[in-house]
Amino acid sequence: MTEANSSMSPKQSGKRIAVLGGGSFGTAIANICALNNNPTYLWMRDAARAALCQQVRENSHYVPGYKFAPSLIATSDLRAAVVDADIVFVSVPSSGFREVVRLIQPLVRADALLVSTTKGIEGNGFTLMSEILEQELPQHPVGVLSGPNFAKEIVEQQQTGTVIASDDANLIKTIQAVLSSGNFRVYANKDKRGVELAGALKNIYAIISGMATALGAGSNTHAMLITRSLAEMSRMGSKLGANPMTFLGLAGVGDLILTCTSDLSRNYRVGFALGHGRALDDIVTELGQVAEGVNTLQVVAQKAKQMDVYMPLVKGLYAVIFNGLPISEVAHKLMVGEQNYDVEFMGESHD
Ligand SMILES: NC(=O)C1=CN([C@@H]2O[C@H](COP(=O)(O)OP(=O)(O)OC[C@H]3O[C@@H](n4cnc5c(N)ncnc54)[C@H](OP(=O)(O)O)[C@@H]3O)[C@@H](O)[C@H]2O)C=CC1
Ligand SMILES: O=C(CO)COP(=O)(O)O
Repeated sequence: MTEANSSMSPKQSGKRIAVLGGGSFGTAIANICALNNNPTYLWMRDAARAALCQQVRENSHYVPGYKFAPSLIATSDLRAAVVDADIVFVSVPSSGFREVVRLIQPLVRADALLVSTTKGIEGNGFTLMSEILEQELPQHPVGVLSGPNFAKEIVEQQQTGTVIASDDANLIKTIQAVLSSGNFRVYANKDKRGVELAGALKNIYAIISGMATALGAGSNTHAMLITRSLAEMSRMGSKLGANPMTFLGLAGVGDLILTCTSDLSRNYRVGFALGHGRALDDIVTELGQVAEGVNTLQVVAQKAKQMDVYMPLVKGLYAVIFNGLPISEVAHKLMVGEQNYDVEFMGESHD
């Protein structure tokens, strides 16, 4: 008997789901689908870990203590996970996203819906995860899921909401049906680009916020930082073709507030440790989980320079992390820098 069809078989109701990536978030999303009685495979690359998860009915490495719903099967057999899936969620970090998507090219059903839950950007060409899906698996409907969604709180079944963004109305409806519950609300947005950029960009500002906390910043400072972060990310988003209003939703301001104010955020924790003078490599190794903001910072700093977009917070953080500038010097420069409009995108009302 293979690992995929042993011990527990999914209930024959709902949509057939594959979630690719057996880390914190993949596990959380897979468990939501399974709790809603959708037969769900959680694929992870490590065969021994998949077998263990399947046996003990939890992902003890990434989210210890939370039991899998009966309809969830952990497997390292990619074919078994994907071949009959109506919906494939891709939940691996951006660094491995394209590689995994290429692996499913020959396996995935022609009509399968594809959804990225990854909050990062591929450096080579500034490619968003939805664009990777569209490049590698053209013809499939593609969506992006993003919002204030700590995996740890989702598996604890604490209430929250998220956003599903797509051009495809059927995909939006289907994902809302598969994921919605008394604990999880799923809002719709047609602005895929905006939702995806919001999820990726906020990680940079979570690092800055963690750093500010480490340096003893007060509540006024935090409030200003978060608000100016929102201004900066929506400025960049609109230059890249997103609707700036999207940044006012759950995927924007919702996730920004979450990760800039909680040490459950790995990016915030990276910033906090940097603020205490720790070396980036040591922090990342110790974390043992992905903090996308470090890579996103490099990719976005380069793009902002190329496109001449004013992003003083990104520029400042880059100078601290990659050019070794003292944080105090950068913070001073930020305070005496250009003072422009409070709220952008108000058109002529400013003049
Ligand atoms: N955790 C959270 O609260 C949230 C995370 N996200 C986003 O989800 C994405 C994934 O994050 P998260 O689950 O937290 O990350 P984790 O660090 O918890 O887990 C990453 C998972 O991806 C797997 N993986 C990494 N590279 C590859 C690859 N090349 N091929 C196959 N599998 C791979 C890892 O496998 P292995 O264990 O074998 O290394 C591991 O199972 C990120 O973009 C993150 O921003 C979004 C919302 C919330
Ligand atoms: O995006 C997240 C919650 O919405 C998780 O943030 P971190 O990756 O910083 O932990």
